[in-house]
Amino acid sequence: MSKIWIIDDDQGIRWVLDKALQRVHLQATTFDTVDSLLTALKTSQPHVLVTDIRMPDMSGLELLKKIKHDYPDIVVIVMTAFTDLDSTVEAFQGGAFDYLPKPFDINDAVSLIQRACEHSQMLNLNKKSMAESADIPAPSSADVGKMMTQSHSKSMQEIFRAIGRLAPSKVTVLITGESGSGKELIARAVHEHGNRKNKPFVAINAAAIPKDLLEAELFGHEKGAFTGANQLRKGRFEEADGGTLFLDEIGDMPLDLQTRLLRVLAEGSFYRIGGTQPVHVDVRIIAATHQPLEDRVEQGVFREDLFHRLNVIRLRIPPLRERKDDIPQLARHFLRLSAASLAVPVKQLSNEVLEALCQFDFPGNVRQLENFCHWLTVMSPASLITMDDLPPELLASLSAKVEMGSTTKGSQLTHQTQPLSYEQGSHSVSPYNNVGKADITIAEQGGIQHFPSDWEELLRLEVQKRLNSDEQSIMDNLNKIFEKAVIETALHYYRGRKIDTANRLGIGRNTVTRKLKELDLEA
Ligand SMILES: Nc1ncnc2c1ncn2[C@@H]1O[C@H](COP(=O)(O)OP(=O)(O)OP(=O)(O)O)[C@@H](O)[C@H]1O
Repeated sequence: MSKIWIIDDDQGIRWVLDKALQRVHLQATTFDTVDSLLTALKTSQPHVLVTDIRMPDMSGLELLKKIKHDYPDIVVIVMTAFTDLDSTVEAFQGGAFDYLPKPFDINDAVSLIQRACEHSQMLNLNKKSMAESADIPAPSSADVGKMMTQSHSKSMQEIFRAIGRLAPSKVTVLITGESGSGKELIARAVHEHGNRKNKPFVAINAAAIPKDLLEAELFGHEKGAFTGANQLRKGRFEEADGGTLFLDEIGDMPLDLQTRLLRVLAEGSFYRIGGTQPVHVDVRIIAATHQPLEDRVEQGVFREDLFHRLNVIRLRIPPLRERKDDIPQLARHFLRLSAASLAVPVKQLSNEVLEALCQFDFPGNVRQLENFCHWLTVMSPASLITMDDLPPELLASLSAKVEMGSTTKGSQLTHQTQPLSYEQGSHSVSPYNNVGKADITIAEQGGIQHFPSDWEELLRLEVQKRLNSDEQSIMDNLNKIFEKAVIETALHYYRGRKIDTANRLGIGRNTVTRKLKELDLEA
């Protein structure tokens, strides 16, 4: 049974709480001075401590600080005056599990203490997994953007081995994998493990730079080469001389530049824009793409000869859903990084949450897991992250899986899962990141980024899922689903009255009739 200690110099409060806890078969030990409590702590510790904030011999916040320092596992609830925002905030910052505003409703107080007891039990249950994470050395700012070099997945271990073999040579490497799976990190690892590690690693993303600027970015320009070219500027090829040039999203490179690139790769030299002298460089090329380059070649948008030139050694980075064994370790790594970047204590995941994360498909791959962890570090109130803390879109996705019968742990998840409703739009902060890189900046800026409301998130998830499959005409397919949902719901609302439905939706009555037919809806 959980050991509960209560300290308050007000005898009435001690008595009321003690009696109320007895009614729910919980036993409390009460103290009237901090001194007596500190003496008792030397011989035994409670699971949960409820402390008043104002006491004659020491303030509750000071006591909280001392307890969190000497006995970090004790779950502390601080009783504060109702209006005292400052001390409430301070209590949270000092590591309190929660606060109890005075005067309190006794039932609320009891249920909060019960929650604290459950939390303490979970902390103990999770000690094992916490011990595992303690083996990982504490991260520093240098670890941000660094790859975890341990993996339980066979395919990742293969990749690590390949990096070891490839790194010392100058051989061109093509890295494929879904967005956010870690292609750039692998490219950096190849560079850092080779003999070019003290030379520059220069990355350029062909999809992120406008077509017209890409050529100058890659090859630089001479002074006066075009309007605005006031001085000579070196391109990325020259910057990377002696080192590695990482050509990200190579599949998006325009055809004319592909031709130029091919020539540079063959000759090892190029001309700056407007230049007449060839520039010789010694650059190792690593290219990456999330698109199947063979298909791009077949579509005539990627040069076959360039493809063969790049495809000397290919590394396929598996999506996170194919290496779910890595999720716990990666999650701990990101929670540690987030905590370090926000200067807050590291949060732990309950076993249930870990299990839930392992069931999620992560269309945004490792980047999405990274953002989830950052979001959880900012948003979850206690040091142990439980199912209640998970963002609604993750719960919604898990519950959808349960409904589809794709998991056997259904009952466990469904009772935790909130149905998706428009009120949840008030969760204006979301960790969902499908492909956009901008989200990585969250940690660097130390702020919280605002994302669209939940149904939009789910829509993005759906789009990502379809993109990951072979589905074509996605826009058309989704439009049909969208129209069907809107018209069907409105018709239902107006009990099948087409005129009201059309008026309310702002479309013509004939359109409603036509759509009913087209979309196979019942009139
Ligand atoms: N093994 C790993 N260990 C630690 N962090 C990782 C790992 N793999 C990926 N990440 C992190 O996930 C995020 C995405 O990684 P990265 O940018 O390398 O992916 P990518 O496949 O190049 O994505 P994109 O195709 O969108 O450019 C980064 O913040 C990266 O630090």
